[in-house]
Amino acid sequence: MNPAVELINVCMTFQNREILQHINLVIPEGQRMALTGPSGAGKSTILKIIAGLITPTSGRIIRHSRKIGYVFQEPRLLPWETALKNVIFPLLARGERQHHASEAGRECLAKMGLSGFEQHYPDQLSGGMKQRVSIARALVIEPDLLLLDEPFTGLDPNLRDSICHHMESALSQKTTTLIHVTHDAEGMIHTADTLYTLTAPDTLHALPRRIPSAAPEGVTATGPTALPRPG
Ligand SMILES: Nc1ncnc2c1ncn2[C@@H]1O[C@H](COP(=O)(O)OP(=O)(O)OP(=O)(O)O)[C@@H](O)[C@H]1O
Repeated sequence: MNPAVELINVCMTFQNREILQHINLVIPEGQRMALTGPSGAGKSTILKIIAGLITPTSGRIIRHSRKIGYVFQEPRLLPWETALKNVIFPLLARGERQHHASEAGRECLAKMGLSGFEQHYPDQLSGGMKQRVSIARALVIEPDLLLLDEPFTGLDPNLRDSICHHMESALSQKTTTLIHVTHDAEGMIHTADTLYTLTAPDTLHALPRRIPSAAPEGVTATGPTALPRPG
């Protein structure tokens, strides 16, 4: 299978603290990967490096995906724009026509249970609603690569399951590679193929549900371990 993302010997140091050391990882196209680990282990840092938001101190990152959707831990919406305008922002930035963008944006908001809230501003929405707007914004571009940084924190379990369901149906129409950072393996999107645990610098362990033919260099495959499948 073609790789979606390759991390080659990636190291990250913040203020003389080594957060990531020599991470080697190939994420195949279409793989659903969950990334867990304690607070401060460097999970968000890996996502930001993959998205190109920060540059590693050393090493290389090769992105084969062109359209990257990112759901941050906190919603990060533009406060002066409506929910709909926040969602369609990445489409307009790509040159999509207003009419088509609005149609796609409304559809995505509806899938997130937010029909009727298109013209609301972020400060008129609850925390969970804002997070759903940010998920819609990531999905509206029909990403090749979707990066989720604990997007369900603070959402009640029923809402989380409903959003997972809508996300699954949105993703099932194409081969999207998914990297989902989560503290809660049970709360992750149901179909993770592989679980990676980042425990401390240079210790990225893979607990694969499907054993890869060869574990990527620098990654310890200690599976197979069946992950709980919610529902
Ligand atoms: N821009 C930065 N400048 C300095 N230190 C940083 C920066 N970004 C992250 N760090 C530090 O790097 C470490 C890893 O942060 P990161 O956010 O990647 O952890 P995490 O595993 O995602 O944690 P959490 O589960 O709490 O979100 C932390 O100690 C954090 O303080």
